[in-house]
Amino acid sequence: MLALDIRNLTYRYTPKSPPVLHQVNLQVQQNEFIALVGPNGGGKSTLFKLILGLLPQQAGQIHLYGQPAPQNTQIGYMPQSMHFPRSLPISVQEVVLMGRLQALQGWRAWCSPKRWWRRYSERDLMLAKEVMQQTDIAHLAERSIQNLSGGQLQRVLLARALVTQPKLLLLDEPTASIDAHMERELFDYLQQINQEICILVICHNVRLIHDYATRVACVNRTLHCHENTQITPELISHMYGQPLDYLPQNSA
Ligand SMILES: Nc1ncnc2c1ncn2[C@@H]1O[C@H](COP(=O)(O)OP(=O)(O)OP(=O)(O)O)[C@@H](O)[C@H]1O
Repeated sequence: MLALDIRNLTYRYTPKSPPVLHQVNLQVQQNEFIALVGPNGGGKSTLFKLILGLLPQQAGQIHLYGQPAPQNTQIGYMPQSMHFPRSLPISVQEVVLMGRLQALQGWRAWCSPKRWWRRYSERDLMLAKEVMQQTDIAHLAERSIQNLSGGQLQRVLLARALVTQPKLLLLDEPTASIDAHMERELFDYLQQINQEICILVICHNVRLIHDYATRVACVNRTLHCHENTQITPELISHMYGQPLDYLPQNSA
């Protein structure tokens, strides 16, 4: 069974505006590690929001593990950290536990702040502890998220996505505010969990994509998928409309 099956997906934000996504098709197997690339405004985040059920589907279909999205809650989502309201006076553990709400109620429910406050079960607490250990933030559990570095916050958001026990993990520019060494560490970890979790990651770092992704989906209103070996500087330049200066040495 496909992890993700998108057929003829078209989306426009207003009835009279041109489609942001047009006739998008994507079939993803469970063991894949797919990088989404494309220019700003190409529609990558919109595609994630449609998969998560945060935007209503207008035309086309999205199936997750054979079920129409968004009924399936087995998706972990790591948003861009700059969009996370880090001024909230809450601890790392509380942020990670929020992922349990998503696991139980879906992402739409999670987005309603009044749902954030509930009693967590023993199992919720145990799962949060486990993922905080795996992502190396257990020592930060009681710390306020207001006092974290960019890299620490990234790991908290990753832990929050993983505590849902996802079969599919969506990451929106997870390397945006971390250094090159931490980027590699994060992608090594993603590669490790990819044995059990299907991964879709929005990323502009061509070297990382080259080294870790199994396929590359170029999103610019339409979507074209390429095997990793087909990615060349010319293709990337064509997609972005300009050359990128961090191409892998051996992709020329
Ligand atoms: N809520 C919204 N209302 C109207 N238009 C929107 C909305 N959100 C996004 N758009 C528009 O939809 C298009 C696609 O945006 P989207 O954020 O999906 O692109 P992206 O590929 O993720 O871009 P980036 O790389 O800059 O994050 C853009 O033209 C954007 O201005």
